[in-house]
Amino acid sequence: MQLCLLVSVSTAAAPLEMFCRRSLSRMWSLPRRGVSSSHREMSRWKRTESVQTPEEKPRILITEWQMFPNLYLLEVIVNNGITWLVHYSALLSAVGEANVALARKINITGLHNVFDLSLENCLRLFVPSTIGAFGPSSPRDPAPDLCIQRPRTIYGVSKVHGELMGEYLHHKYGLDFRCLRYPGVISVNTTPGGGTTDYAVQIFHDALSTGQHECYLRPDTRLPMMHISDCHRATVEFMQTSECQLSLRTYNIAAMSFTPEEVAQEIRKHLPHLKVTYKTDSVRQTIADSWPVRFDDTNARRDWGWEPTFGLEKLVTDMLQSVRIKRTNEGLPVS
Ligand SMILES: NC(=O)c1ccc[n+]([C@@H]2O[C@H](COP(=O)([O-])OP(=O)(O)OC[C@H]3O[C@@H](n4cnc5c(N)ncnc54)[C@H](O)[C@@H]3O)[C@@H](O)[C@H]2O)c1
Ligand SMILES: C[C@@H](O)[C@H](N)C(=O)O
Repeated sequence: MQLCLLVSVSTAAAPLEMFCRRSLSRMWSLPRRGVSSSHREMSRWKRTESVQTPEEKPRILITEWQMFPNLYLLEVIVNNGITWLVHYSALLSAVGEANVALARKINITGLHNVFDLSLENCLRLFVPSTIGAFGPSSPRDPAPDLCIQRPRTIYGVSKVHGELMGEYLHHKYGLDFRCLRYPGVISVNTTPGGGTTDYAVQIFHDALSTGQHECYLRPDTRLPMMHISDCHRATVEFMQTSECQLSLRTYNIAAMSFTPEEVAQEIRKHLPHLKVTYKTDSVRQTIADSWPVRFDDTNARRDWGWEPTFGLEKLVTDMLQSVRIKRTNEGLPVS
């Protein structure tokens, strides 16, 4: 097991900060927002175990790897007074289809380890879900929080399983389980990890290096997307929300939806030479065609004030600037 990180997180007047080396959680530098003591008071989960004062700091463990040897993790949790687990480990949609057995192990067995740890140690638990938790029989435009979910990937099946198990454990044992369904997340720091939305990251790197991008999806494939900083902020704000405000345990969050052609057009406003060709990959196209084209995040907006700050125009400007800086710092050519 590799432990991605241990973070001490402050409460009340201080910022909630998490740092991690890789993945979605790689760089968390989070907005300041006080954590009220009320969520602690409202939590059946913690209230039964111990009374925590507002001065005490939530301490967050972010997992990137699992198959935890139980003793060692337990040690980490106890010795560091961990109060929250944020569980990010997963094989994404396309790579999961290429290795179903491994995806099952990581995404389902690994998650069960995390549920057990959370229950045994009275930890609060955040697990991300995804647009991939929906399937061809779900309403696609927009997909609401509660509807038919019959995904056709092992990734989607494992995520629905996680949503349902978490909610079950919440209702049965009071586990403070929280889950956000992320759109495709776009970040300069994350190397595409085998997802169906990877093109939306790769296109920026290609635009600034060769000026050419070969897209594996059709030009008109519309999917929900989100800038990494909105994703991080949503996660933190959701974790900080008082339990009494939550009418659900699993929420959609949305920011924008675009097609490959639309993002390419927006990039061309900065880099007119960008050339995009299309060579459809049938596995990823089939997956994309089964996912929502838009997310309905009305409940997140109403219950805990979710609001994105990045639309397509701002996302493209930010990504081009960030990729340019990253390539320059790495000594790579920038066109
Ligand atoms: N990136 C997105 O667009 C997106 C969208 C929706 C939800 N999510 C969710 O966010 C989480 C992180 O996604 P990401 O984009 O950072 O993915 P990623 O592929 O970059 O990282 C996934 C994590 O899983 C771990 N992992 C990979 N292979 C493993 C293995 N063999 N054994 C154990 N652990 C392994 C990795 O260490 C990594 O930390 C996942 O749960 C994913 O479902 C991501
Ligand atoms: C959408 C998300 O879950 C991931 N980026 C994937 O494409 O698999």
